[in-house]
Amino acid sequence: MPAPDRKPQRTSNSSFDPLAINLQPPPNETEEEKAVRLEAAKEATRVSRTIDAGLAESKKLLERKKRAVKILLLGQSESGKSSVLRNFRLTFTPKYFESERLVWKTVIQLNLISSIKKILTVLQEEWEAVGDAQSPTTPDSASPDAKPSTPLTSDHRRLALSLSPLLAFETSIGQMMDSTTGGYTVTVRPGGGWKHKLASFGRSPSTTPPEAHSPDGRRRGREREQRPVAGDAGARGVQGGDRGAVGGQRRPGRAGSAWGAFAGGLGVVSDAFLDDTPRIAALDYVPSDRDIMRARIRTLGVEEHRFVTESGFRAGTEFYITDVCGSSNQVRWAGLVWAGLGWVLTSISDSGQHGSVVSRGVPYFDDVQAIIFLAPLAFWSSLDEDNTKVNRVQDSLELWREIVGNPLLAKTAFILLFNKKDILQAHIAAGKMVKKYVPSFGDRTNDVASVTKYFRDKFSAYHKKFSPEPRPFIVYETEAIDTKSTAVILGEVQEQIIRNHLKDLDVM
Ligand SMILES: Nc1nc2c(ncn2[C@@H]2O[C@H](COP(=O)(O)OP(=O)(O)OP(=O)(O)O)[C@@H](O)[C@H]2O)c(=O)[nH]1
Ligand SMILES: [Mg+2]
Repeated sequence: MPAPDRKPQRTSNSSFDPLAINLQPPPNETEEEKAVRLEAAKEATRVSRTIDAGLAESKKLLERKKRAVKILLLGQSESGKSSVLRNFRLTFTPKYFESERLVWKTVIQLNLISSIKKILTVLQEEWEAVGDAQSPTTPDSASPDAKPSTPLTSDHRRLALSLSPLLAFETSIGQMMDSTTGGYTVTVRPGGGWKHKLASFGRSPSTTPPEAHSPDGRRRGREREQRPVAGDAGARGVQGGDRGAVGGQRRPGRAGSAWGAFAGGLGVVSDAFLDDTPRIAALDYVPSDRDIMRARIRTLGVEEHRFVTESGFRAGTEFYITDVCGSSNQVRWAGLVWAGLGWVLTSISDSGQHGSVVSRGVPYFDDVQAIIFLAPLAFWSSLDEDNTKVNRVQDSLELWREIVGNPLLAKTAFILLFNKKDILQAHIAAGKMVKKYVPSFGDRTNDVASVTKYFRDKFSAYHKKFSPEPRPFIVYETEAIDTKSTAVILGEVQEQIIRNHLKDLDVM
């Protein structure tokens, strides 16, 4: 058979198609070459179809996202954004929330270990200080007789020794979760991969650490299987507290409270589950809803959560809630995105499926329906992570000003949550004077109502002054660790956002 003529054919009415020419078989093609060529063409078609399907999928995702409700959670670090998100899930996707309960068990136990770590650090510092002041040959530097300068006793030393294995536990779980920083806060990468890892781990009632599954860890693993996570000493509480001036009081059946008192006596500011040690360290511990809201985990970066509501107003509505880590660098970074850089890599966590977390580029902040801004009323404490003495009120107000003044968000509805109201109440009850921390508060009455009114007015004035165009905003006072009251508020917020969105979509 004569070889096909591969020269371009030009006729008066045909168009020149270089692709068609390239697809023609080469001259003198053998059967083998033909088979290879056809196989390559088949593969090219398959790849092309995959790309087309991917593009169609992305288009569908974008279309779906356009109709979904998009909410952005903003506020400084530790203001309670992630806790509000957890409340959202508890209220509107209760089945999903339930499926994650055991994941939180390990996080809560890690939070407790972090508090114990703080205590051990303070004890260590105290011993070092005493050691420096004494002769190094002193046999028992913690003995109360030998060391009148320290209230620490040899019981404290024994206690510290018995608790130190917890630090190894913390390290191994941290490695398993790919926790990125040390310190006292569990810090994870965005994307929810850590949840997937903890999901299987948390199902084991003994919460055996990962090294227990390695050949060398097997024996240690078996030993640990018999023990609660915080160890016997943890469950017993601070026994040395009976004798030492810094120790908590020994109250049978209330050992956990002794931990809190002990930490308070040492000046370790933390409410991270110390008072609940016996309950949390128990083998059959299952976190309550409130425990889950109190759990502290810091996610670096930006995390987008997609879910379809199971209950509440218009159940079945699709939501995208973006949780932006509140550390100042992250906020600046997010600011860059708002400023129009457009596409960033975020992590989309699909509801209802552990491990179905994918990372992909999506445009966001462009059509957010509402921003839920959290301003904590706990302005007495400094930021835990950074150890920097940030004036929390000033910091929140600055962030609020930047966000309400952003022209790209001119049409976005703002919901301001003054969170951690319980902490404000506790501090006022303890006699703390607001004007010491917020001088402009002046001589107003030092009670919860006056303080919240003062901040409402301040945030409201900034909103009015810096918003590119007039718009309303809603304010609530919240306590995100109280799931009942938060559910009521989120119910109103969610309904309002959906109604406005439907109006914008012209379907209401
Ligand atoms: N007492 C009290 N604690 C709260 C409240 N809201 C949140 N918390 C706790 O405050 C800590 C910080 O809350 P998160 O939700 O992690 O704060 P965040 O804003 O997400 O912080 P970043 O991730 O660092 O930006 C957690 O331990 C919460 O349980 C509240 O209303 N009252
Ligand atoms: Mg967070």
